Amino acid sequence: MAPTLSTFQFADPAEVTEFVVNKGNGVKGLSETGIKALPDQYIQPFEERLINMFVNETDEAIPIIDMSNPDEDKVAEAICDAAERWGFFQVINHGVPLEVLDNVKAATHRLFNLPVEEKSKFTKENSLSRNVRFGTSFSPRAEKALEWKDYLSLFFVSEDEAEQYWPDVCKNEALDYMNKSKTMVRKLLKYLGKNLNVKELDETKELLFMGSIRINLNYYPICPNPDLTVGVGRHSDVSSLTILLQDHIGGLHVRSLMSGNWVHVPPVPGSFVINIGDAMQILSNGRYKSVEHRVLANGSNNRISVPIFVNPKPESVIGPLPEVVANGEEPVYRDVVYSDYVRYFFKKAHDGKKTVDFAKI
Ligand SMILES: COc1cc(/C=C/C(=O)SCCNC(=O)CCNC(=O)[C@H](O)C(C)(C)COP(=O)(O)OP(=O)(O)OC[C@H]2O[C@@H](n3cnc4c(N)ncnc43)[C@H](O)[C@@H]2OP(=O)(O)O)ccc1O
Ligand SMILES: O=C(O)CCC(=O)C(=O)O
Ligand SMILES: [Fe+2]
Repeated sequence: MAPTLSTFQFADPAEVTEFVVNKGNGVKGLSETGIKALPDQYIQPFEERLINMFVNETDEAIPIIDMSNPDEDKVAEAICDAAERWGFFQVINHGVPLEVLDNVKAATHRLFNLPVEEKSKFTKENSLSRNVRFGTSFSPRAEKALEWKDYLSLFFVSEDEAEQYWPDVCKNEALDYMNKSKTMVRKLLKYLGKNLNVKELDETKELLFMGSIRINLNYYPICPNPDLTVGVGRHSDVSSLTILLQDHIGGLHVRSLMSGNWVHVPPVPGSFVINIGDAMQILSNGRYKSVEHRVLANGSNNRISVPIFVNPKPESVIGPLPEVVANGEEPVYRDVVYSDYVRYFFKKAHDGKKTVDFAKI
């Protein structure tokens, strides 16, 4: 019989891990037992708790860029400037229908509200496709302290594969969201490329910047002691670009390159948060910055987010673009096979910007 909310007890930490990680209940399942105190394995070291870091609420804010501005050069300039100075920005009037965003958010709630028997069909052990994975935290086997987040990760191979293997409750909405965002993504890449002397986003360049796409559906349930843990620890993404849809709750913080302060990314209805990933930092020889970010745990609200990771193809070799180093600029990064880079990222716990050292000369 399923445990009731008020009577559920865990005798020791190993039982929590069994329940959350191995049985596929996730932290959502744990939160819904009515647990009153954070289990030990979620307690982050003091220095990783955001509450102890200086968070600047007023002086600094990531740029909000209106993509409907008829002066395209102004939009391109604002985007490239934000990519160099912040590595993060928000876009409004981006052309992706708001209905598509609402639909994928609703689908995310539907997915996480499924009973555990349904969700656990998609854990690494059970999933019928290696491109569909339901999980919790980031890399539970590698982490000393776990993160308060569950996710479904969908790596796009083809419409047919998605039709066959992605969960029914969210596949159409996730595919629609991915497909309808592509025009905006191409526009962003065109602007960012032009500023690096890439004349046009031809087929070869398009494959290099956006040869593969992964969508994650993230769920951050209410946490009993949010000050002691994190939703997601400090990391940079390994993508070329990440397009993030967040709900109205908030909690994402970005490390300012200028001050080192943690700056909140306030939810703006209908917007996307865009960030530069490590692949773009490497391709641009460090001109565009992939920036550390993290997510707070929340004591009173559940939160969702839906990032689209736009990446090179796994087999692509990435290094500073010829167009960037043509003027004699010294390459800061070596050529690496992208899947080697991503495997290195997934093998360890989140640790700020350390992944990029893998490609440093
Ligand atoms: C989850 O919380 C996250 C996620 C992120 C993600 C940020 C990004 O930027 S994701 C974009 C990454 N780019 C790509 O996925 C495109 C390129 N993909 C590849 O090259 C391959 O798919 C691969 C990722 C290298 C996997 O290759 P494969 O040979 O199939 O290897 P596996 O055996 O499946 O996995 C190896 C190892 O990686 C871990 N892992 C794989 N997929 C995921 C996933 N979707 N989520 C989490 N971890 C994954 C896993 O540890 C595997 O080891 P096992 O021990 O489980 O076997 C940012 C922040 C977050 O909090
Ligand atoms: O949920 C968020 O706001 C950010 C999540 C994130 O950084 C990621 O999935 O890489
Ligand atoms: Fe991220």
